[in-house]
Amino acid sequence: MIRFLTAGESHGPALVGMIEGIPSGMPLDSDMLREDLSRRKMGYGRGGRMRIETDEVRFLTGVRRGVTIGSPITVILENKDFSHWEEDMAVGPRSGEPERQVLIPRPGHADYAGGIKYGMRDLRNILERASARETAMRVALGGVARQYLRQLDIDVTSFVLEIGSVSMKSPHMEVKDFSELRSLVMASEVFCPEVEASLAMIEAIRTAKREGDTLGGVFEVRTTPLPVGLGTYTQWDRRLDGLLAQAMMSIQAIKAVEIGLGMEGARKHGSKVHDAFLPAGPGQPPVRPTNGAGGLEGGMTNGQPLLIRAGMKPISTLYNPLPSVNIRTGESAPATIERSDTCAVPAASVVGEAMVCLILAQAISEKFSGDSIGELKAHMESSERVEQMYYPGNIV
Ligand SMILES: Cc1cc2nc3c(=O)[nH]c(=O)nc-3n(C[C@H](O)[C@H](O)[C@H](O)COP(=O)(O)O)c2cc1C
Ligand SMILES: C=C(O[C@@H]1CC(C(=O)O)=C[C@@H](OP(=O)(O)O)[C@H]1O)C(=O)O
Repeated sequence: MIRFLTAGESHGPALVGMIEGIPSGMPLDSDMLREDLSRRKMGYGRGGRMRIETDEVRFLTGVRRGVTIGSPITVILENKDFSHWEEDMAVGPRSGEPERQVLIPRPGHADYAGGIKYGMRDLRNILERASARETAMRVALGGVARQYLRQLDIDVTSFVLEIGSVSMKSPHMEVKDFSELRSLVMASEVFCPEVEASLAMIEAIRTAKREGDTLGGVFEVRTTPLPVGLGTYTQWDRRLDGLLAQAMMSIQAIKAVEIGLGMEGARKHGSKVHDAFLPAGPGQPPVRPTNGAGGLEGGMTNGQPLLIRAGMKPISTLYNPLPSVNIRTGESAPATIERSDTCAVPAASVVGEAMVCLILAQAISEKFSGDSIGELKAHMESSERVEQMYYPGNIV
């Protein structure tokens, strides 16, 4: 079983993470991790913090000479910004009050509910962990999961479909080649593969920033075809659609998740939504010319690529702030302004990829298990042989 946890405050010394259950014998390519972490820092609309952080990861355990050894893998990622916060964010005791306290909650952020929940009058104690800084560690651990999936020839990618009211013209584009999609995405400052839409998105972010406002948007994560039968319908909490939705929704500011046609499908007739089966000849799995289901039926993968979308609300720190209330004095005051992003949908799309990698790695390890990569592959191959017996024409 693969499980993972993260820890760390946004302006504290470091983020740390642990992932366990990764089999032995898997080479870990740090360049691949670095690439994911650097993509997460990008995107037009990110704030000044991204110029400070280098997001260099260091493995502390579970890896020897570049190869996993089956023990828990721990990762550390320093917050370079800590050098500006050493007094305020010191771990050891200090006398007096910290300088940079937060007393006026930002509508939309975790400040108010977290302050009451943890009984903290300095809301910095809340925002430090609620902050999406934590997603850097998810991307580091997701990078480990991505390499596990690569061992099984599974690839995961993403792109931005909408920012504010600007949408791609062809949101259901067919993608044959992930590397082609990746180059289109990386050529765009907002990770949108359509040039015209990209330019309009950048303009929308620029305008929002000028007005002291912020924007959200929608991104999609896609995979190459997945093995049949990850997840199960037999118990509610083991359905893969539910686990993926939870993982996506757990990303800060994600407020909507769709699988396949999602909400659009809810407005159509069944005949326009479901994916017909066409015979492909004896001994062959039937062909599905469409993928409205997004690769999941009955809470299980059906052999098609996974298509999952997420909707991100606009960033809640506004340079032109909404009205709020000082929680010490009870007086009305504009909400706190902290250095902030204007739009972070491109960054969130990279976090979405990481979460999909982690959940798929978990589902694969549950179905196929394997203490070493060799054993995992052997289990998968034998499962494929069993599956082939069920293809139409092969049933005896
Ligand atoms: C990659 C990323 C970057 C973010 N950057 C900011 C930011 O700069 N300022 C901000 O107020 N919120 C930012 N957020 C969103 C907040 O972290 C989030 O709204 C907050 O934790 C409250 O959680 P909720 O929106 O899920 O309710 C970001 C989210 C993501 C995924
Ligand atoms: C640090 C990151 O994102 C941060 C997420 C965030 C928030 O409130 O979620 C607020 C901002 O923090 P700061 O005020 O320190 O600039 C973002 O920069 C990151 O993505 O690595």
